[in-house]
Amino acid sequence: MSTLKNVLAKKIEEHRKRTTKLLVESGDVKISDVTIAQAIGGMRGVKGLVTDISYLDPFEGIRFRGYTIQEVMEGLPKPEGKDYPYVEGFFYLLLTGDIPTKEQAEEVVEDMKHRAKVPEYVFDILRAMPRDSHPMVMFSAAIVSMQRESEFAKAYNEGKFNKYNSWEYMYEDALNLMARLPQVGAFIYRLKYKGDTQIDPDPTLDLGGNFAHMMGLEPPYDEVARMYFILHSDHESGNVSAHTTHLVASALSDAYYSLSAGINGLAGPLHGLANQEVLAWIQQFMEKLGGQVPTTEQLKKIVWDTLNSGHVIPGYGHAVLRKTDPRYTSQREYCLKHLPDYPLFQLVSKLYEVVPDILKEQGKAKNPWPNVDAQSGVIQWYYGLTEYDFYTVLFGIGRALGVLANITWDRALGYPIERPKSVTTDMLEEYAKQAQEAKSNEHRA
Ligand SMILES: CC(=O)SCCNC(=O)CCNC(=O)[C@H](O)C(C)(C)COP(=O)(O)OP(=O)(O)OC[C@H]1O[C@@H](n2cnc3c(N)ncnc32)[C@H](O)[C@@H]1OP(=O)(O)O
Ligand SMILES: O=C([O-])CC(=O)C(=O)O
Repeated sequence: MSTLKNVLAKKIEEHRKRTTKLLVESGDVKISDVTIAQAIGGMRGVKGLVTDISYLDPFEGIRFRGYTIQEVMEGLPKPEGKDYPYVEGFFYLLLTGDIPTKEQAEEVVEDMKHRAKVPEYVFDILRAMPRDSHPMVMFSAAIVSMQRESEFAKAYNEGKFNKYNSWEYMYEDALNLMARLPQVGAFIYRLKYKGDTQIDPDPTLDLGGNFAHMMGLEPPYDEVARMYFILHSDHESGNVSAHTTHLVASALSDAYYSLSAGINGLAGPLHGLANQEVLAWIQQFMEKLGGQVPTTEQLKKIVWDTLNSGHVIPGYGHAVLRKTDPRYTSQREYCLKHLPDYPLFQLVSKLYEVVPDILKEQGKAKNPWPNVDAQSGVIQWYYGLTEYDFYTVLFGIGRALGVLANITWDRALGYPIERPKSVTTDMLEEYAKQAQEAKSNEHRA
């Protein structure tokens, strides 16, 4: 057994006791109430999910296994001479909660190399699809097409499944999938935009380095890949991609079905696709201005025009965050260090100066500050990845780290099928009436 699997097995054994104790001794303790506004309004703020992989504080932002972004970037082992950590070591952290040693991280690097071979039929399927299919359609289709490789489904069909061992099959699927996604992504990129001139993987490289290599992007893009995948990995459990993956997995669907479903959710413009939308929006108004960088006054007008035409400002606002997203700040710091004078970065910075005040003045968005998507496209563009409809695939590779770690733990802790209760509008009206009557009686008494 690998060190990672061994450590994980011990952690699971210990954690199961905590979950059982909570259920047995404190199962009826209330952690949330649900209002009519929450039931209609996308369950915002309802505490109804459990995960230990990451936690999102509205003001501080994300912590992965208790570590801030800075602590992760500084504390995890890195390839020789590189500034950003091994993605594989970060996956070790997400799965176990422990910062791996360099040896432990490199063991995962080697393990994943042995799992990285993408079946040939995946390439045939992708080549058979219309070339103008969105890259996220191709990515999701490629993932679900590999379902026949699932160790979990195989074990289930052979009657080997039980609540104690099922995480091990999920773990195998999670590692196999994670190892293959970079090549699937790079293949889609080169199929769509580089005339299907494919670049073979380099078995000497780590996941981030190999992805850059297969994309045909020179260093330091390998560093960008490591940074990007880590930053986009997880954002607790309630976001659309994580929640969808968890929900589908709760029916005992395997990792391939579950991740493909989560990726479909990530493809929505209010979620992961917003990073594509940011670049599309910027390109659109730059074209209208004949390529001239807008002045602050022009930019204010563009933002207001966008709002007045009923559109959202992509890359701004958030369902949970109430401050600038630290993933935005982290990428901004990268830009300040590596591309401070780049015109597109300066434009994105100018948007940061202009948009929050306008959103505050408009008074609708609960969070006027930028999220991760406002900043990520600039860096990609700078390194030559200008095909912005591909950006959400990058996000998807990163997001897989978090959601695959989550569903491995879902199986380990035996979480049941997810099935919240719905009510009808008639029932809501009845609840509202009863509440009104109770209030009037209270007033009279
Ligand atoms: C990786 C990620 O998924 S990060 C999010 C990526 N998405 C985007 O950047 C798209 C732009 N942002 C948004 O649409 C929203 O802020 C979301 C989807 C992220 C969050 O949605 P919610 O939690 O419903 O936001 P909130 O409660 O603040 O919405 C209240 C109102 O403000 C509006 N609003 C919120 N953000 C924005 C924005 N960036 N621009 C304009 N209006 C906005 C909402 O559309 C809503 O309007 P309505 O009352 O007319 O329906
Ligand atoms: O948390 C959310 O709702 C959206 C988000 O930023 C993410 O999933 O990364």
